[in-house]
Amino acid sequence: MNHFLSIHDVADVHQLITSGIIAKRNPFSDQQMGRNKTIGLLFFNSSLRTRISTQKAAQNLGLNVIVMNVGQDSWGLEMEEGVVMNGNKAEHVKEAAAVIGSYCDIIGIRSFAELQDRDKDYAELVFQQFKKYANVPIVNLESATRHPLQSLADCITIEEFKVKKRPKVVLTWLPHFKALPQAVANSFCEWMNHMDVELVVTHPEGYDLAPQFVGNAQVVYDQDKALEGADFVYGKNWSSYQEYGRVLSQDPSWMLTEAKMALTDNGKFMHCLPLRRNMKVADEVLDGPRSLVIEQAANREWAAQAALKEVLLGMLEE
Ligand SMILES: NCCC[C@H](NC(=O)CCC(=O)O)C(=O)O
Ligand SMILES: NC(=O)OP(=O)(O)O
Repeated sequence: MNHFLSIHDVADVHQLITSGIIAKRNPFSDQQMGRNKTIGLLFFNSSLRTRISTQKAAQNLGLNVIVMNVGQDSWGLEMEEGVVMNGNKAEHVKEAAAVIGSYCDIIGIRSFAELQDRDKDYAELVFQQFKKYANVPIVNLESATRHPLQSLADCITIEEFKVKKRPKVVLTWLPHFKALPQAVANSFCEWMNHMDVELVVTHPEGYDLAPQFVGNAQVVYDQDKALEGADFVYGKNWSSYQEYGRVLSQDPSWMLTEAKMALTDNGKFMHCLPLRRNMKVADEVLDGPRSLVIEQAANREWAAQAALKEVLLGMLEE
């Protein structure tokens, strides 16, 4: 694997999931692999899990790690080509990416959707520019449209906790007052489409995700109906894709409660975190035995380790 920007960079998804499960059992067996190599983790947005789990995974592989909050610790970066830089961005990505690429063997980047201009967000300019100018492998730590390290951790978690050969997995929209990106939901669908699961996506009308991510999933606008018989309930809020970036509903009846979870087949609850309690999900679900959110977050380390190992192996082949 050269870059890790999406599932399309992965040669064998099942092998990658297995690699994560093996790393969890024996975290330090590949400590020599990253020796004398450096990974830079660049954050344009906040993070708790991705920042710490990726750093830890890199260290398990023997990599040196540098973490930077772009724009706070560094200069603001201009991404557009050919513009007069008379605004608040002091440095162009052409120089910045090339310079960071000269210090680092791998660069991880987090850059969320701005939710103003759909075409711009879905073109993933920040990633395209770093890919073009850094000259080293780029790892997606959540982009405008995808969060593959999260989705890989989700796959590992479902593999660990499934009790049926082909579980029913329901991705449900949850209410939130803020406009959030579609990245986690998009990516989850994309990866679940590669798994042996029955995938159902449920949300109010107007919240349909881009068709290229929904793939073969069944879309149901009635949440109660969708939850019937579910083995895993994956919650997430996202803003509208059609009316791009808009909050069309905050309907509290979409919040997950124990009464909702009772419709499932003893279903487990998953969420990428962070999440706002009693807005999206009731305390009773999060504090009860159904919740897998902590196990799921812990698996972020093994997902990152599996992905970084593939990137390092790809570098050896060159
Ligand atoms: N990396 C996990 C999710 C990050 C982001 N959530 C957020 O921004 C939540 C913010 C809040 O609830 O105020 C998202 O939805 O893509
Ligand atoms: N799930 C996730 O990516 O968490 P952070 O935003 O805290 O990294």
